[in-house]
Amino acid sequence: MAPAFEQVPTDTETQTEAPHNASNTVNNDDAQADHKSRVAVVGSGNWGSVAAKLIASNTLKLNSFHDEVRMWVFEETLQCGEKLTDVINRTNENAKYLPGIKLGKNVIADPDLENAVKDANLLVFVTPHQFMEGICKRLVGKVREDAEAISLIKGMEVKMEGPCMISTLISEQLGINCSVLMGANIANEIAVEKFSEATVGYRDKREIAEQWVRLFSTPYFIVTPVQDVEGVELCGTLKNIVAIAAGFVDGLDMGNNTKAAIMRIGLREMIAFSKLLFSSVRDSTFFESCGVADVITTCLGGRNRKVAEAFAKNGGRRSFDELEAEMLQGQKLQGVSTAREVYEVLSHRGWLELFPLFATVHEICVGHLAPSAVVEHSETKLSLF
Ligand SMILES: NC(=O)c1ccc[n+]([C@@H]2O[C@H](COP(=O)([O-])OP(=O)(O)OC[C@H]3O[C@@H](n4cnc5c(N)ncnc54)[C@H](O)[C@@H]3O)[C@@H](O)[C@H]2O)c1
Ligand SMILES: O=P(O)(O)OC[C@H](O)CO
Repeated sequence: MAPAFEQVPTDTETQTEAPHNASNTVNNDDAQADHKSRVAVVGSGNWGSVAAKLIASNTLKLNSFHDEVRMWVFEETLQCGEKLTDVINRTNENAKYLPGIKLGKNVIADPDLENAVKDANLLVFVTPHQFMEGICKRLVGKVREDAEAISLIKGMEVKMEGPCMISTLISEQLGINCSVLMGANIANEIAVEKFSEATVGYRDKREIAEQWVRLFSTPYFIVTPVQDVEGVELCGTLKNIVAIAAGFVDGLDMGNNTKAAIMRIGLREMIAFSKLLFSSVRDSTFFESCGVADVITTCLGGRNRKVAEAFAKNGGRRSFDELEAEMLQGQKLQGVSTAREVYEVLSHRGWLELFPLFATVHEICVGHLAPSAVVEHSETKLSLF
């Protein structure tokens, strides 16, 4: 019988390369150097730092990658007076965004964006989505022509022409192909090597997806490729709106059944919205880690949920910006801006009635409705889909 989904390659299937010191390898790194891939990570927040750690553990083991992983850091001065980049390079820890976790000595923090990417043919983008337009503008003409990109960013932009996924922004601005990696991935849990899964969405070349799978996979981080960039990326993006709704439910002590209902309705709106935007989106994508699994983890343990809970407990009297700054110390929420961006698309296309949960979350975030409206306005009208 044909499998319902693409088969998950096991760790041993995906990591078929000989390790550096295997007896059948030629010990001449310089001679092979030109054929090796160089990785740069653009971003160094909570997930960015964990992604760099995962990648760095693999570039040390796999022959086809240079050991060094260059990580662009948005420079800031810490309370101790030292630059964040200097602290990372001295201690091998990101003291602000991932304290207590060694990244690997082959992770080199670099505050110079152009310098960080100039030699890399594998570019990993992992910043909050609101900064990506500016970052892309700075990188036009500065990346290798043969570079491949992957976006770990959960978010979208809305332009005059309509919605623009972050992978599309990267592809169009930089003229390079861009895959995506999304999943049920609370960074702090992966940092301490708790078992997780993730999904790589790729466009057409399976070998590109396999390269990303090799770069990210570890025995505790299992990565599955699916040929559905838009579906995977929309899952990662839209689940943040559902997480905000789940936080409202928690803040109002509505209980587990209500939260499960919100997750179900949210997933249904995610599927319907994704398919209306891109008819190519596959149903099976929503059963991968990037889909239902991310909805669950984000509604149980994510930052969007946590700050939305505080917002509801305060009856909406303290703004998300204020709560985010106080509770996350520099880390950024994606759900509030994504709710606004999706609301713009819904209004513009006349779809507000079709997506009561998405629309209501935005209206609560901006203070037009009380947090309790999350259930009052979420009766699903999606029978068309
Ligand atoms: N943290 C997680 O558990 C997690 C898991 C999966 C996916 N993601 C996604 O990964 C992306 C990045 O999130 P994160 O958790 O790594 O970041 P974060 O929220 O922990 O950190 C914020 C980052 O933004 C940077 N920054 C602040 N101002 C900036 C500016 N003007 N220009 C550029 N950068 C600036 C900070 O230096 C910091 O690196 C997001 O889309 C998020 O949804 C996060
Ligand atoms: O902490 P959040 O809410 O940004 O969610 C983190 C990840 O996206 C969960 O997969």
